Amino acid sequence: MRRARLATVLAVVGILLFGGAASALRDAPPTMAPRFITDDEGRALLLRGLNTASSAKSTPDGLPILDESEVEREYRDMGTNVVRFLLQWRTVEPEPGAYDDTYLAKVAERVEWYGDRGYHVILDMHQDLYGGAITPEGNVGNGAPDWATEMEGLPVGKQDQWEFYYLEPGVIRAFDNFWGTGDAATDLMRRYADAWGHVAEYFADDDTVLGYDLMNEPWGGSVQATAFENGPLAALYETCIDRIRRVDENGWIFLEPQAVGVNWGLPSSLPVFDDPRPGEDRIVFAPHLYPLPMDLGGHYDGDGKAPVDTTVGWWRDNVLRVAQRWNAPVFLGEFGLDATQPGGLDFVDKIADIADTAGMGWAYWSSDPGPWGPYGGNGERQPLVSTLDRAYPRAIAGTPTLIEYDADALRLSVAFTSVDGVTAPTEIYLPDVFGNGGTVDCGACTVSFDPDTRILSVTTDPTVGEHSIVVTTR
Ligand SMILES: CN(C)c1ccc(C(=O)NC[C@H]2N[C@H](CO)[C@@H](O)[C@@H]2O)cc1
Repeated sequence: MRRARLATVLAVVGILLFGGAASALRDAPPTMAPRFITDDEGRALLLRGLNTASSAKSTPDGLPILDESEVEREYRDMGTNVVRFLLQWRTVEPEPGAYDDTYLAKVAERVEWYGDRGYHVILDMHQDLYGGAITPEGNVGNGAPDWATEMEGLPVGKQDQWEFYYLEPGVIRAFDNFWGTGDAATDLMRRYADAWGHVAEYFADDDTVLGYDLMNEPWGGSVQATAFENGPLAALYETCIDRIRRVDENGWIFLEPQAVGVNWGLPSSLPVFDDPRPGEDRIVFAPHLYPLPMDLGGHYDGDGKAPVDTTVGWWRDNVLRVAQRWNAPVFLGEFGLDATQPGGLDFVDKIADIADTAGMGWAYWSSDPGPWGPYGGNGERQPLVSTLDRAYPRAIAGTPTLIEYDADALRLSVAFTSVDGVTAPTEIYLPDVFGNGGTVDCGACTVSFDPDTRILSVTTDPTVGEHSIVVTTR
Protein backbone atom coordinates (compact mmCIF):
# COMPACT_ATOMS: atom_id res chain seq x y z
CA MET A 1 0.00 0.00 0.00
CA ARG A 2 2.84 2.37 0.83
CA ARG A 3 4.31 1.83 -2.69
CA ALA A 4 0.89 2.55 -4.25
CA ARG A 5 0.54 5.68 -2.20
CA LEU A 6 4.01 6.86 -3.21
CA ALA A 7 3.11 6.24 -6.84
CA THR A 8 -0.06 8.28 -6.38
CA VAL A 9 1.86 11.14 -4.85
CA LEU A 10 4.51 11.11 -7.56
CA ALA A 11 1.84 11.02 -10.26
CA VAL A 12 0.05 13.95 -8.69
CA VAL A 13 3.25 15.94 -8.35
CA GLY A 14 4.08 15.18 -11.98
CA ILE A 15 0.64 16.34 -13.11
CA LEU A 16 1.04 19.46 -11.04
CA LEU A 17 4.44 20.33 -12.43
CA PHE A 18 3.21 19.77 -15.97
CA GLY A 19 0.09 21.77 -15.29
CA GLY A 20 2.08 24.56 -13.74
CA ALA A 21 4.52 24.71 -16.59
CA ALA A 22 1.62 24.77 -19.03
CA SER A 23 0.07 27.56 -17.03
CA ALA A 24 3.23 29.60 -17.26
CA LEU A 25 3.14 29.31 -21.06
CA ARG A 26 -0.39 30.75 -21.33
CA ASP A 27 -1.39 34.36 -21.85
CA ALA A 28 -0.81 36.63 -18.89
CA PRO A 29 -3.95 36.76 -16.76
CA PRO A 30 -5.52 39.99 -15.46
CA THR A 31 -4.16 41.24 -12.14
CA MET A 32 -7.63 41.84 -10.69
CA ALA A 33 -10.99 40.13 -11.05
CA PRO A 34 -12.95 41.70 -13.93
CA ARG A 35 -16.10 42.14 -11.82
CA PHE A 36 -17.19 42.33 -8.21
CA ILE A 37 -20.25 41.20 -6.32
CA THR A 38 -22.26 44.37 -5.74
CA ASP A 39 -24.73 45.44 -3.08
CA ASP A 40 -28.11 47.14 -3.54
CA GLU A 41 -26.33 50.51 -3.74
CA GLY A 42 -24.14 49.22 -6.58
CA ARG A 43 -21.00 49.20 -4.41
CA ALA A 44 -18.31 46.57 -5.04
CA LEU A 45 -18.26 44.17 -2.09
CA LEU A 46 -15.05 42.73 -0.69
CA LEU A 47 -16.11 39.73 1.36
CA ARG A 48 -14.02 38.50 4.26
CA GLY A 49 -15.21 35.73 6.56
CA LEU A 50 -15.26 32.16 7.80
CA ASN A 51 -16.79 28.84 6.92
CA THR A 52 -19.35 27.89 9.56
CA ALA A 53 -19.04 25.13 10.20
CA SER A 54 -17.51 21.73 9.61
CA SER A 55 -19.49 20.57 12.63
CA ALA A 56 -22.64 20.69 10.45
CA LYS A 57 -21.35 17.63 8.60
CA SER A 58 -21.99 15.36 11.57
CA THR A 59 -24.68 16.96 13.79
CA PRO A 60 -27.98 15.03 13.69
CA ASP A 61 -29.86 18.19 12.67
CA GLY A 62 -27.28 19.24 10.04
CA LEU A 63 -26.84 22.62 11.74
CA PRO A 64 -23.42 23.97 12.73
CA ILE A 65 -22.63 24.01 16.43
CA LEU A 66 -23.06 27.76 16.90
CA ASP A 67 -24.79 30.27 19.11
CA GLU A 68 -25.45 33.94 18.54
CA SER A 69 -22.76 34.99 21.03
CA GLU A 70 -20.16 33.38 18.76
CA VAL A 71 -21.36 35.43 15.81
CA GLU A 72 -21.06 38.54 17.98
CA ARG A 73 -17.57 37.47 19.07
CA GLU A 74 -16.47 36.86 15.47
CA TYR A 75 -17.49 40.37 14.47
CA ARG A 76 -15.96 42.02 17.57
CA ASP A 77 -12.67 40.16 17.10
CA MET A 78 -12.23 40.15 13.31
CA GLY A 79 -14.78 42.50 11.70
CA THR A 80 -15.72 39.92 9.09
CA ASN A 81 -18.68 40.54 6.74
CA VAL A 82 -19.50 37.17 5.16
CA VAL A 83 -20.12 33.61 6.26
CA ARG A 84 -20.08 30.54 4.04
CA PHE A 85 -22.80 28.67 5.94
CA LEU A 86 -22.82 24.88 5.51
CA LEU A 87 -26.09 23.19 4.56
CA GLN A 88 -26.65 19.44 4.21
CA TRP A 89 -28.81 17.97 1.43
CA ARG A 90 -29.66 15.14 3.88
CA THR A 91 -31.51 17.63 6.09
CA VAL A 92 -32.93 19.80 3.31
CA GLU A 93 -34.59 16.72 1.75
CA PRO A 94 -34.67 13.87 4.29
CA GLU A 95 -37.01 11.91 2.02
CA PRO A 96 -37.36 12.21 -1.78
CA GLY A 97 -39.41 15.34 -2.56
CA ALA A 98 -40.10 16.00 1.14
CA TYR A 99 -38.32 19.20 2.21
CA ASP A 100 -37.71 19.98 5.90
CA ASP A 101 -38.82 23.61 6.38
CA THR A 102 -38.32 23.28 10.14
CA TYR A 103 -34.60 22.88 9.38
CA LEU A 104 -34.68 25.82 6.97
CA ALA A 105 -36.38 27.93 9.65
CA LYS A 106 -33.49 27.15 12.00
CA VAL A 107 -31.07 28.10 9.23
CA ALA A 108 -33.02 31.35 8.77
CA GLU A 109 -32.70 32.06 12.50
CA ARG A 110 -28.92 31.78 12.22
CA VAL A 111 -28.91 33.84 9.03
CA GLU A 112 -30.63 36.56 11.06
CA TRP A 113 -27.87 36.44 13.70
CA TYR A 114 -25.44 37.34 10.92
CA GLY A 115 -27.75 39.82 9.23
CA ASP A 116 -28.20 41.74 12.48
CA ARG A 117 -24.43 42.36 12.38
CA GLY A 118 -24.15 43.45 8.77
CA TYR A 119 -23.03 40.10 7.37
CA HIS A 120 -23.78 38.55 4.01
CA VAL A 121 -24.56 34.82 4.06
CA ILE A 122 -23.60 32.37 1.33
CA LEU A 123 -25.47 29.07 1.65
CA ASP A 124 -23.15 26.17 0.83
CA MET A 125 -24.69 22.81 -0.09
CA HIS A 126 -21.83 20.95 1.46
CA GLN A 127 -20.62 17.46 0.70
CA ASP A 128 -17.45 15.50 1.25
CA LEU A 129 -17.23 11.94 -0.10
CA TYR A 130 -20.88 12.14 -1.23
CA GLY A 131 -22.73 11.35 1.99
CA GLY A 132 -22.87 9.60 5.34
CA ALA A 133 -24.21 6.33 3.89
CA ILE A 134 -20.90 5.44 2.21
CA THR A 135 -19.90 3.71 5.44
CA PRO A 136 -22.12 1.85 7.94
CA GLU A 137 -21.02 4.12 10.80
CA GLY A 138 -21.98 7.25 8.80
CA ASN A 139 -18.96 9.15 10.12
CA VAL A 140 -16.81 9.50 6.98
CA GLY A 141 -18.86 11.16 4.25
CA ASN A 142 -21.39 13.97 4.56
CA GLY A 143 -23.96 15.75 2.44
CA ALA A 144 -26.28 13.49 0.45
CA PRO A 145 -29.21 11.71 2.12
CA ASP A 146 -29.12 7.91 2.42
CA TRP A 147 -31.98 7.54 -0.10
CA ALA A 148 -29.82 9.26 -2.73
CA THR A 149 -26.80 7.04 -2.12
CA GLU A 150 -26.74 4.20 -4.65
CA MET A 151 -23.52 2.14 -4.28
CA GLU A 152 -25.01 -1.07 -5.69
CA GLY A 153 -23.27 -3.12 -3.00
CA LEU A 154 -19.77 -2.10 -4.07
CA PRO A 155 -17.24 -2.01 -1.23
CA VAL A 156 -15.81 0.97 0.62
CA GLY A 157 -12.65 -0.18 2.32
CA LYS A 158 -11.40 1.51 5.48
CA GLN A 159 -8.82 4.21 4.71
CA ASP A 160 -6.37 5.79 7.16
CA GLN A 161 -6.38 8.99 5.05
CA TRP A 162 -9.86 10.35 4.37
CA GLU A 163 -9.08 11.58 0.82
CA PHE A 164 -8.47 7.99 -0.33
CA TYR A 165 -12.12 7.11 0.28
CA TYR A 166 -12.82 9.01 -2.97
CA LEU A 167 -11.13 6.16 -4.85
CA GLU A 168 -13.20 3.39 -3.25
CA PRO A 169 -15.54 1.48 -5.66
CA GLY A 170 -18.68 2.17 -3.62
CA VAL A 171 -17.98 5.90 -3.43
CA ILE A 172 -17.23 6.14 -7.13
CA ARG A 173 -20.47 4.27 -7.92
CA ALA A 174 -22.47 6.60 -5.66
CA PHE A 175 -21.09 9.61 -7.52
CA ASP A 176 -21.56 7.96 -10.92
CA ASN A 177 -25.21 7.25 -10.10
CA PHE A 178 -25.66 10.85 -8.97
CA TRP A 179 -24.12 12.23 -12.14
CA GLY A 180 -26.01 9.69 -14.28
CA THR A 181 -22.68 8.49 -15.70
CA GLY A 182 -23.10 4.97 -14.32
CA ASP A 183 -25.37 2.26 -15.64
CA ALA A 184 -28.30 3.34 -13.51
CA ALA A 185 -29.83 6.38 -15.23
CA THR A 186 -31.15 7.97 -12.06
CA ASP A 187 -32.79 11.35 -11.52
CA LEU A 188 -30.65 12.31 -8.54
CA MET A 189 -29.19 15.37 -10.25
CA ARG A 190 -32.73 16.64 -10.90
CA ARG A 191 -33.72 16.04 -7.30
CA TYR A 192 -30.63 17.94 -6.14
CA ALA A 193 -31.50 20.85 -8.43
CA ASP A 194 -35.12 20.79 -7.21
CA ALA A 195 -33.81 20.91 -3.63
CA TRP A 196 -31.85 24.03 -4.53
CA GLY A 197 -35.01 25.47 -6.06
CA HIS A 198 -36.79 24.91 -2.76
CA VAL A 199 -33.99 26.48 -0.70
CA ALA A 200 -33.79 29.48 -3.03
CA GLU A 201 -37.56 29.95 -2.86
CA TYR A 202 -37.37 29.84 0.94
CA PHE A 203 -34.63 32.54 1.11
CA ALA A 204 -35.46 34.56 -2.04
CA ASP A 205 -36.72 37.52 0.01
CA ASP A 206 -34.08 37.30 2.76
CA ASP A 207 -31.74 40.21 2.04
CA THR A 208 -29.03 38.71 4.27
CA VAL A 209 -28.65 35.69 2.00
CA LEU A 210 -26.27 36.85 -0.69
CA GLY A 211 -26.41 33.64 -2.70
CA TYR A 212 -25.93 29.95 -3.16
CA ASP A 213 -22.77 27.81 -3.45
CA LEU A 214 -24.19 24.94 -5.48
CA MET A 215 -21.89 22.06 -4.53
CA ASN A 216 -18.85 21.83 -2.29
CA GLU A 217 -15.73 20.43 -3.95
CA PRO A 218 -17.40 18.41 -6.73
CA TRP A 219 -15.95 14.98 -7.56
CA GLY A 220 -16.71 13.29 -10.87
CA GLY A 221 -16.36 9.66 -9.76
CA SER A 222 -15.24 7.73 -12.82
CA VAL A 223 -15.49 10.86 -15.00
CA GLN A 224 -12.75 13.39 -14.31
CA ALA A 225 -11.23 16.74 -15.32
CA THR A 226 -12.47 18.34 -18.55
CA ALA A 227 -14.92 15.52 -19.30
CA PHE A 228 -16.43 16.01 -15.83
CA GLU A 229 -16.40 19.80 -15.70
CA ASN A 230 -17.80 20.19 -19.22
CA GLY A 231 -20.12 17.22 -18.89
CA PRO A 232 -22.14 16.25 -15.82
CA LEU A 233 -20.91 19.11 -13.60
CA ALA A 234 -21.89 21.73 -16.16
CA ALA A 235 -25.24 19.97 -16.63
CA LEU A 236 -25.90 20.04 -12.88
CA TYR A 237 -25.03 23.74 -12.65
CA GLU A 238 -27.24 24.61 -15.62
CA THR A 239 -30.18 22.73 -14.08
CA CYS A 240 -29.64 24.31 -10.66
CA ILE A 241 -29.38 27.80 -12.18
CA ASP A 242 -32.69 27.16 -13.96
CA ARG A 243 -34.44 26.02 -10.77
CA ILE A 244 -33.04 28.90 -8.71
CA ARG A 245 -33.85 31.61 -11.25
CA ARG A 246 -37.47 30.44 -11.41
CA VAL A 247 -37.85 31.65 -7.80
CA ASP A 248 -34.96 34.06 -7.13
CA GLU A 249 -33.78 36.49 -9.81
CA ASN A 250 -31.22 38.25 -7.63
CA GLY A 251 -29.29 35.72 -5.56
CA TRP A 252 -25.65 35.33 -6.59
CA ILE A 253 -24.79 31.81 -7.74
CA PHE A 254 -21.38 30.47 -6.71
CA LEU A 255 -19.94 27.75 -8.95
CA GLU A 256 -17.02 25.63 -7.82
CA PRO A 257 -14.64 23.79 -10.17
CA GLN A 258 -13.71 20.19 -9.44
CA ALA A 259 -11.56 20.14 -6.31
CA VAL A 260 -8.83 17.76 -7.40
CA GLY A 261 -6.11 19.64 -9.20
CA VAL A 262 -7.82 23.03 -9.15
CA ASN A 263 -7.47 23.34 -5.34
CA TRP A 264 -3.75 22.95 -5.95
CA GLY A 265 -3.34 25.42 -8.81
CA LEU A 266 -4.23 23.55 -12.00
CA PRO A 267 -6.63 25.30 -14.41
CA SER A 268 -10.36 24.64 -14.40
CA SER A 269 -12.08 24.00 -17.72
CA LEU A 270 -15.58 24.84 -16.52
CA PRO A 271 -17.50 26.38 -19.45
CA VAL A 272 -19.15 29.80 -19.40
CA PHE A 273 -22.64 29.68 -17.90
CA ASP A 274 -25.64 31.72 -18.93
CA ASP A 275 -27.58 33.53 -16.23
CA PRO A 276 -31.16 34.01 -17.46
CA ARG A 277 -31.89 36.84 -14.98
CA PRO A 278 -32.69 40.31 -16.35
CA GLY A 279 -29.64 42.55 -16.13
CA GLU A 280 -26.05 41.61 -15.39
CA ASP A 281 -25.15 37.98 -14.73
CA ARG A 282 -24.78 37.04 -11.07
CA ILE A 283 -22.53 34.01 -11.45
CA VAL A 284 -19.40 33.85 -9.25
CA PHE A 285 -16.37 31.61 -9.80
CA ALA A 286 -15.78 30.01 -6.40
CA PRO A 287 -12.63 27.84 -6.19
CA HIS A 288 -10.85 26.60 -3.08
CA LEU A 289 -7.12 26.79 -2.39
CA TYR A 290 -5.09 24.07 -0.68
CA PRO A 291 -1.52 24.03 -2.07
CA LEU A 292 -0.38 20.49 -2.81
CA PRO A 293 3.06 20.88 -1.15
CA MET A 294 1.21 21.59 2.10
CA ASP A 295 -1.39 18.88 1.49
CA LEU A 296 1.62 16.55 1.30
CA GLY A 297 2.76 17.69 4.75
CA GLY A 298 4.99 20.65 3.90
CA HIS A 299 5.05 23.81 6.01
CA TYR A 300 5.12 27.41 4.79
CA ASP A 301 8.55 28.10 6.25
CA GLY A 302 12.19 27.77 5.21
CA ASP A 303 12.68 25.79 2.01
CA GLY A 304 9.00 24.87 2.14
CA LYS A 305 7.87 28.36 1.14
CA ALA A 306 9.11 28.39 -2.47
CA PRO A 307 7.04 25.45 -3.78
CA VAL A 308 3.96 26.82 -2.06
CA ASP A 309 4.54 30.31 -3.48
CA THR A 310 4.95 28.78 -6.94
CA THR A 311 1.75 26.76 -6.86
CA VAL A 312 -0.20 29.62 -5.28
CA GLY A 313 0.98 31.80 -8.15
CA TRP A 314 -0.32 29.24 -10.65
CA TRP A 315 -3.60 29.11 -8.70
CA ARG A 316 -4.03 32.90 -8.78
CA ASP A 317 -3.25 33.14 -12.50
CA ASN A 318 -5.49 30.22 -13.47
CA VAL A 319 -8.38 31.48 -11.33
CA LEU A 320 -8.13 34.97 -12.83
CA ARG A 321 -8.11 33.46 -16.32
CA VAL A 322 -11.44 31.75 -15.61
CA ALA A 323 -12.80 34.97 -14.11
CA GLN A 324 -11.77 36.82 -17.26
CA ARG A 325 -13.33 34.13 -19.51
CA TRP A 326 -16.58 34.31 -17.47
CA ASN A 327 -16.43 38.08 -16.85
CA ALA A 328 -17.25 37.11 -13.27
CA PRO A 329 -16.33 37.94 -9.66
CA VAL A 330 -14.14 35.48 -7.69
CA PHE A 331 -14.87 34.14 -4.23
CA LEU A 332 -12.28 31.89 -2.58
CA GLY A 333 -14.68 29.61 -0.72
CA GLU A 334 -12.05 27.85 1.32
CA PHE A 335 -8.44 28.18 2.32
CA GLY A 336 -7.03 27.18 5.67
CA LEU A 337 -4.54 25.05 7.56
CA ASP A 338 -3.37 24.13 11.00
CA ALA A 339 -2.46 27.71 11.83
CA THR A 340 -0.31 26.58 14.76
CA GLN A 341 2.19 24.90 12.42
CA PRO A 342 5.45 26.72 11.49
CA GLY A 343 4.66 29.51 9.00
CA GLY A 344 0.91 28.95 9.32
CA LEU A 345 0.04 32.58 10.02
CA ASP A 346 2.41 33.80 7.30
CA PHE A 347 0.53 31.60 4.83
CA VAL A 348 -2.80 33.11 5.87
CA ASP A 349 -1.30 36.60 5.50
CA LYS A 350 -0.03 35.73 2.03
CA ILE A 351 -3.36 34.41 0.77
CA ALA A 352 -5.24 37.37 2.26
CA ASP A 353 -2.80 39.76 0.53
CA ILE A 354 -3.22 37.97 -2.81
CA ALA A 355 -7.01 38.09 -2.45
CA ASP A 356 -6.86 41.82 -1.71
CA THR A 357 -4.78 42.70 -4.75
CA ALA A 358 -6.79 40.35 -6.99
CA GLY A 359 -10.12 41.63 -5.69
CA MET A 360 -11.25 38.20 -4.51
CA GLY A 361 -13.62 37.51 -1.63
CA TRP A 362 -12.69 34.75 0.80
CA ALA A 363 -13.99 32.52 3.58
CA TYR A 364 -11.33 30.91 5.78
CA TRP A 365 -11.75 27.19 6.57
CA SER A 366 -13.09 27.21 9.21
CA SER A 367 -14.63 28.67 12.39
CA ASP A 368 -14.60 25.30 14.16
CA PRO A 369 -12.67 25.26 17.47
CA GLY A 370 -9.20 23.76 17.12
CA PRO A 371 -5.75 24.34 15.62
CA TRP A 372 -7.16 25.39 12.20
CA GLY A 373 -9.56 27.92 13.64
CA PRO A 374 -9.46 31.33 15.35
CA TYR A 375 -10.49 29.82 18.68
CA GLY A 376 -9.22 26.77 20.54
CA GLY A 377 -11.12 23.82 21.94
CA ASN A 378 -12.05 25.80 25.05
CA GLY A 379 -13.05 28.88 23.07
CA GLU A 380 -9.72 30.56 23.82
CA ARG A 381 -8.58 33.20 21.36
CA GLN A 382 -5.68 32.02 19.19
CA PRO A 383 -3.07 34.03 17.22
CA LEU A 384 -5.07 33.46 14.03
CA VAL A 385 -7.63 36.00 15.29
CA SER A 386 -5.13 38.85 14.95
CA THR A 387 -4.00 37.58 11.55
CA LEU A 388 -7.58 37.58 10.26
CA ASP A 389 -8.35 40.94 11.90
CA ARG A 390 -7.32 43.03 8.87
CA ALA A 391 -8.35 46.44 7.60
CA TYR A 392 -10.33 46.04 4.37
CA PRO A 393 -12.82 47.94 2.23
CA ARG A 394 -16.11 46.11 2.86
CA ALA A 395 -17.96 48.09 0.18
CA ILE A 396 -16.38 50.35 -2.45
CA ALA A 397 -18.26 53.17 -4.21
CA GLY A 398 -17.06 52.28 -7.69
CA THR A 399 -14.88 49.86 -9.65
CA PRO A 400 -11.80 48.97 -7.57
CA THR A 401 -8.42 49.45 -9.22
CA LEU A 402 -6.21 48.99 -6.15
CA ILE A 403 -6.71 47.17 -2.85
CA GLU A 404 -3.58 46.76 -0.73
CA TYR A 405 -3.15 46.21 2.99
CA ASP A 406 0.26 46.40 4.66
CA ALA A 407 -0.31 44.64 7.97
CA ASP A 408 3.16 45.59 9.24
CA ALA A 409 2.92 49.28 8.39
CA LEU A 410 -0.81 49.27 9.23
CA ARG A 411 -1.68 51.01 5.97
CA LEU A 412 -4.67 50.32 3.73
CA SER A 413 -4.69 51.70 0.19
CA VAL A 414 -7.85 51.67 -1.91
CA ALA A 415 -8.32 53.20 -5.36
CA PHE A 416 -11.42 53.07 -7.52
CA THR A 417 -13.15 54.59 -10.51
CA SER A 418 -16.54 56.20 -10.01
CA VAL A 419 -19.57 54.37 -11.40
CA ASP A 420 -22.69 56.26 -12.49
CA GLY A 421 -25.39 56.14 -9.85
CA VAL A 422 -23.17 54.83 -7.05
CA THR A 423 -23.26 57.51 -4.38
CA ALA A 424 -23.23 55.52 -1.12
CA PRO A 425 -20.02 55.88 0.92
CA THR A 426 -17.08 53.50 0.72
CA GLU A 427 -17.07 51.49 3.96
CA ILE A 428 -13.78 50.39 5.49
CA TYR A 429 -13.40 48.09 8.51
CA LEU A 430 -10.54 49.11 10.80
CA PRO A 431 -9.08 46.86 13.53
CA ASP A 432 -8.69 48.37 16.99
CA VAL A 433 -5.00 49.02 16.37
CA PHE A 434 -5.94 51.82 13.93
CA GLY A 435 -7.35 53.83 16.79
CA ASN A 436 -10.54 55.85 16.51
CA GLY A 437 -10.97 55.97 12.74
CA GLY A 438 -7.29 56.03 11.81
CA THR A 439 -5.74 58.81 9.75
CA VAL A 440 -7.43 59.17 6.35
CA ASP A 441 -5.92 60.67 3.21
CA CYS A 442 -8.64 60.79 0.57
CA GLY A 443 -8.46 64.19 -1.04
CA ALA A 444 -11.80 66.00 -1.17
CA CYS A 445 -13.90 63.55 0.79
CA THR A 446 -15.85 63.47 4.02
CA VAL A 447 -15.36 60.75 6.61
CA SER A 448 -17.20 59.43 9.63
CA PHE A 449 -16.30 56.56 11.95
CA ASP A 450 -18.61 54.31 13.97
CA PRO A 451 -16.63 53.17 17.04
CA ASP A 452 -19.12 50.38 17.69
CA THR A 453 -18.86 48.65 14.30
CA ARG A 454 -15.36 50.09 13.66
CA ILE A 455 -16.52 51.04 10.16
CA LEU A 456 -15.06 54.14 8.52
CA SER A 457 -17.43 55.68 5.96
CA VAL A 458 -15.76 57.72 3.23
CA THR A 459 -18.02 59.79 1.01
CA THR A 460 -16.42 60.77 -2.30
CA ASP A 461 -17.61 63.00 -5.14
CA PRO A 462 -19.22 60.71 -7.76
CA THR A 463 -18.56 63.33 -10.44
CA VAL A 464 -14.81 62.83 -9.96
CA GLY A 465 -13.50 59.89 -12.01
CA GLU A 466 -10.70 58.44 -9.92
CA HIS A 467 -10.46 58.17 -6.16
CA SER A 468 -7.71 57.14 -3.76
CA ILE A 469 -8.12 56.45 -0.05
CA VAL A 470 -5.15 55.70 2.22
CA VAL A 471 -5.79 54.89 5.86
CA THR A 472 -3.06 54.64 8.50
CA THR A 473 -3.17 54.51 12.27
CA ARG A 474 -4.22 57.58 14.22
C1 LIG B 1 -9.81 13.43 -3.87
N1 LIG B 1 -10.67 14.55 -3.64
C2 LIG B 1 -11.86 14.64 -4.43
C3 LIG B 1 -10.39 15.50 -2.68
C4 LIG B 1 -9.19 15.41 -1.98
C5 LIG B 1 -8.88 16.39 -1.01
C6 LIG B 1 -9.78 17.42 -0.77
C7 LIG B 1 -9.44 18.44 0.25
O1 LIG B 1 -8.41 18.38 0.87
N2 LIG B 1 -10.31 19.46 0.48
C8 LIG B 1 -9.90 20.55 1.34
C9 LIG B 1 -10.85 20.80 2.46
N3 LIG B 1 -12.21 21.00 2.00
C10 LIG B 1 -13.08 20.19 2.82
C11 LIG B 1 -14.38 20.87 3.14
O2 LIG B 1 -14.93 21.38 1.95
C12 LIG B 1 -12.30 19.89 4.05
O3 LIG B 1 -12.83 18.80 4.73
C13 LIG B 1 -10.95 19.67 3.46
O4 LIG B 1 -9.95 19.77 4.43
C14 LIG B 1 -10.98 17.51 -1.46
C15 LIG B 1 -11.28 16.54 -2.43
